[in-house]
Amino acid sequence: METDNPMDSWLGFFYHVAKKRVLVIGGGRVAERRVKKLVDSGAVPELVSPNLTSDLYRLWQTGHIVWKMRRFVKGDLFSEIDLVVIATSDHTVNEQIATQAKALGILCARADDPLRGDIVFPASMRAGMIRIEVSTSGASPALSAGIRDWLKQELPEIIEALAEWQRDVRAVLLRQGIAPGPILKRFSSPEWIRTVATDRSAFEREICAVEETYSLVLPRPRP
Ligand SMILES: C[C@@]1(CC(=O)O)C2=NC(=C\c3[nH]c(c(CCC(=O)O)c3CC(=O)O)Cc3[nH]c(c(CC(=O)O)c3CCC(=O)O)/C=C3\N/C(=C\2)[C@@H](CCC(=O)O)[C@]3(C)CC(=O)O)/[C@H]1CCC(=O)O
Ligand SMILES: NC(=O)c1ccc[n+]([C@@H]2O[C@H](COP(=O)([O-])OP(=O)(O)OC[C@H]3O[C@@H](n4cnc5c(N)ncnc54)[C@H](O)[C@@H]3O)[C@@H](O)[C@H]2O)c1
Repeated sequence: METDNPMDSWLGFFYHVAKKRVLVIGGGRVAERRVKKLVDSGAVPELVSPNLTSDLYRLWQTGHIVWKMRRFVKGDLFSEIDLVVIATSDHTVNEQIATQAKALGILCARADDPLRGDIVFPASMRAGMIRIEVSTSGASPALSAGIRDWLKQELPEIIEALAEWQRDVRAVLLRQGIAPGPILKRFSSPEWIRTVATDRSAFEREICAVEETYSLVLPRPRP
């Protein structure tokens, strides 16, 4: 189906960056945002740029990134690199790096022309084990960030404990050979999340009901 959404043919993923060799080219504001996300997820990116923002400089001083203080040279890109984040202010250089990355089969994120790259960076948030990534398909990065902030405010406090508790319950059920899906669904609907957000005792009652139905003993959520 033809639509006017350029990202209809894009699919969201989680990418294990901590295990990847990541090269960032450019040391300005856009590089800084991306590097912070990469570092937050455990990557130690290598960065090539004649200068750095003050936050990037601090990340270099504290050993979170490796910095080559110079302009990009062709030899910076080689096939062992998994992902290149192109964020220089020079469109010709960006174009050249993107072409080289493609020839080497390296995944590429392009700040100056995002949809000609392979990945884009969404607006991100974490609440314990919960990860939310928001995109407006490039329509408005500001709105993506606004939606992210709104979700952050709206999520009830109990949500992190609920996720951790479900992880523990799921492990117990799998160990006992019981399919976790139907049970975990009872504790996952929007109505249920709204209920436990304000009435914690409903949680205990529902756990007891499940324990009785399935003759089980389940863990309890943390207080
Ligand atoms: C969400 C966030 C994540 C992040 O970057 O980490 C993000 N941009 C953020 C901020 C931000 N972006 C821009 C400004 C300057 C505004 C100003 O000051 O005027 C600021 C604010 C600032 O710089 O502070 C401008 C801008 N952005 C893009 C272009 C090029 C273009 O559209 O072609 C231009 C220049 C043209 C323009 O101005 O529009 C493109 C993209 N930006 C995306 C993500 C991807 C789409 C996300 C989606 O699908 O919704 C996409 C498509 C691709 C990509 O970049 O991978 C982050 C939110 C902050 C946060 O998370 O807190
Ligand atoms: N995707 C986005 O969210 C977004 C937002 C704003 C701008 N942009 C685009 O991203 C580009 C970068 O934006 P910015 O605000 O970070 O710019 P900036 O000017 O703050 O930073 C550019 C950085 O690139 C470095 N650089 C320039 N030539 C280089 C080279 N040959 N090799 C290595 N490093 C080099 C500069 O020294 C500087 O550190 C902009 O030109 C624009 O096209 C994208």
